[in-house]
Amino acid sequence: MDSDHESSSSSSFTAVESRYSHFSDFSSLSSFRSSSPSPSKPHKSNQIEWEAIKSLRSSASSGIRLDHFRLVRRLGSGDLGNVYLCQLRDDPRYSSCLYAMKVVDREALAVRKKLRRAETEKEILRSLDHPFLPTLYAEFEAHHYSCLVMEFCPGGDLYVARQRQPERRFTVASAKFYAAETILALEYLHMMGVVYRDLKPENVLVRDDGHIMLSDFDLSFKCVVVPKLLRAPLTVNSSIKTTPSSCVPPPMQPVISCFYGGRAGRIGGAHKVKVKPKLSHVGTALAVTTGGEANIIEESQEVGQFFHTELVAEPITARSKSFVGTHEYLAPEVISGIGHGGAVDWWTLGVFLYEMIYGKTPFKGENNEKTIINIMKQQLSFPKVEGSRDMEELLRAQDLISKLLVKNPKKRIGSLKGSVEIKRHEFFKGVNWALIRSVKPPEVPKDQRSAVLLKRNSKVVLSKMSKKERDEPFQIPQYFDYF
Ligand SMILES: Nc1ncnc2c1ncn2[C@@H]1O[C@H](COP(=O)(O)OP(=O)(O)OP(=O)(O)O)[C@@H](O)[C@H]1O
Repeated sequence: MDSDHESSSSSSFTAVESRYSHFSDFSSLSSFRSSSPSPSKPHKSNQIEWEAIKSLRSSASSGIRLDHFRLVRRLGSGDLGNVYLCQLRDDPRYSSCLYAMKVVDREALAVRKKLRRAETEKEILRSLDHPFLPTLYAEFEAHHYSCLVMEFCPGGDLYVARQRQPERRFTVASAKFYAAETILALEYLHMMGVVYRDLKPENVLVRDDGHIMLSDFDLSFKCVVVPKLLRAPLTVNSSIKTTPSSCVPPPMQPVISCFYGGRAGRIGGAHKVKVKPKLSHVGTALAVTTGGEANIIEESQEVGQFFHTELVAEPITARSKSFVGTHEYLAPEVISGIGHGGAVDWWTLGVFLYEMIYGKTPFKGENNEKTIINIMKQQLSFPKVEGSRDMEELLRAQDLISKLLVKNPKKRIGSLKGSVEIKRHEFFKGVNWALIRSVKPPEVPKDQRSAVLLKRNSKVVLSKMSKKERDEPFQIPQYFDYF
């Protein structure tokens, strides 16, 4: 959607207004200060690809360079640059390691006034450490090119995967799986103060294990997230009232989030935590779940009165006025230009789920203009699906989609508490959010990795790479057929 890109190029990252002050205890949620990829990526610590990069980093005295890699073939290209499949050149121990390298021509982007977008994407990538988001292994400059080395996803994207399905749509169960993993990725981004803004099947890549990786952050915007404590009187177990200091399990077991590391406070033992209703106090007292919330049982000053307290870290009032996105996925508030925040991602989640289940987007018109009018004015409707075996599931999915595709962002599900509201919807009943990484995905790419390695029309048949090939000097510009 070029017009969007153009219209956003000069303003998209200047129009971001943050109405927040910064809470020191939560500054890590939005920290983009690092100028190089974080040396620790805990969820990748056992991975050979990460080990290979660490080994290279320790042996390369002048840092990681382009000539440490062999570019194999182009995986794809986008508005900002090209993405190449690559592998490390010299170390046979790591010859099986494949990476995706995004190469951005900084000079060309500067002319097109898109450098800022590339910078923002890089900053966001640096900060990520989540199973469903890309890991940035290394970054370096080569002449006027900026190179980002990331995880390689051999399974293609969900748009292509959908075309392979009967009637070009996923079963409701498959759509639920992909939506659930996508929600976890979005929730982490929101906690990090990133509004993604570009959810669509094309941007959801499939890893070699069949799990997803959300890619492409050049339309995202950053803001500061201010966590909020939401309290509601507790109406559960009467034993809580009689034994307030005993180990009472909270409604949901807190899980320490990947990005919180060792800083999280302990609440798993004595589950009754006294928290003064003061946000700055909360940062050191709570663990945050990967669900973007912490459930605490809190005792008020009046003895016997308990509250269920949720910590919500969602960019609720962050605002951008940029007109960015992909037409069929644009949220009404993006089109109207009134200013938008995290709720746009929940709108796009509704379109995404709809497309996966029905094989088309809900407001598509004959052309972009009609699509936009439909998004603003047309009521949501669902095509009839004859003889669906999973009708009950389908109805639950429809209910969730209807709540996501509410035109008024303030009334949209997720707009108040973020992902936690969506994860509690009936459609996701039974989903084990903490263990979804261990669930068998609907499709696992068939030995794609070796297929890639042996691909005949690749520049190099990697498995048969000769010593001469490995040693041949690297020439930069010829490889980068940019734009
Ligand atoms: N990690 C990866 N593994 C495999 N393929 C990838 C990976 N990252 C990107 N690609 C491929 O490269 C293409 C372009 O990548 P990407 O979307 O990040 O570039 P872009 O310039 O930001 O694009 P856009 O115009 O959508 O903003 C993608 O469509 C995808 O096919």
